[in-house]
Amino acid sequence: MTESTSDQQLLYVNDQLSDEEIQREADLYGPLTDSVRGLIAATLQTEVGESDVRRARALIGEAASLLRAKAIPGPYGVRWGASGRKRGWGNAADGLRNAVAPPLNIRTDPDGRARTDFHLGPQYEGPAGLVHGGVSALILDQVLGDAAVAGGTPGMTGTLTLRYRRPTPLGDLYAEARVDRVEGVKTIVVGHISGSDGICVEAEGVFILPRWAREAIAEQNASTAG
Ligand SMILES: CCCCCCCC/C=C\CCCCCCCC(=O)SCCNC(=O)CCNC(=O)[C@H](O)C(C)(C)COP(=O)(O)OP(=O)(O)OC[C@H]1O[C@@H](n2cnc3c(N)ncnc32)[C@H](O)[C@@H]1OP(=O)(O)O
Repeated sequence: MTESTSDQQLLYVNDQLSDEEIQREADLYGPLTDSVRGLIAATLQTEVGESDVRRARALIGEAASLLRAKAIPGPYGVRWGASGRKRGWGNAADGLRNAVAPPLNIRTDPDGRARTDFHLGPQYEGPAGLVHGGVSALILDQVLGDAAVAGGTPGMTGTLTLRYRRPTPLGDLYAEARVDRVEGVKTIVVGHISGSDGICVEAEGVFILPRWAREAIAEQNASTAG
């Protein structure tokens, strides 16, 4: 096992938090994240005078120092609580504590489907008034990945293929995905993003459970059987 693989593994943590504690954290940090999202859009759209921009900078600096006074040193990782509830709260596409995430609120079905109604504001712009193609890829990676998880065959993205069929407008959008087939350790998932005029981006993803995870699961199964 390489060092990077073991580092990766260390960031999957079962911290035994109860559902109540998790909910309390969600109620505290979710609104903080929303406030920062509002700040990102305001930073982009403001036209106030120079002194107000300077004052805002000072206030933001003060808020950042306040939050930094006690903080985890690196990435959030993926954590599980006592009941098995999973928190990928640092996730760039849908992390509850990540203000860069749109957010997505993905709903899943156990037959390997995922879907989300979401909104992309001005901070996700690429071409004028349109969604940045990399942002569409981010969203489809997550929605397709979640469909693979929902279907019971999770994995890391091995290959993600996109077809940008028509420009994706900023604003209210919809994305969905479904597991198309499972071939050995590979789960092939298809999906798309659509706007009011129909499908804008189509995607196919190959999701593969990394070797270290396959080995950990095989070990776990062997010890349960023995
Ligand atoms: C106990 C705890 C369990 C935790 C489980 C954690 C898993 C995640 C779960 C939940 C995620 C939730 C949702 C996420 C959404 C967002 C996803 C992302 O953004 S992921 C970041 C971007 N992706 C990467 O950074 C991958 C980097 N690449 C790798 O880590 C490896 O290359 C990996 C895992 C993709 C494959 O490595 P190998 O060592 O497992 O592969 P080999 O054993 O050589 O091959 C197995 C099969 O896969 C094919 N394969 C290998 N690489 C492929 C590739 N890149 N594309 C397509 N096929 C590939 C091979 O041809 C082989 O196929 P044949 O069985 O022979 O048919």
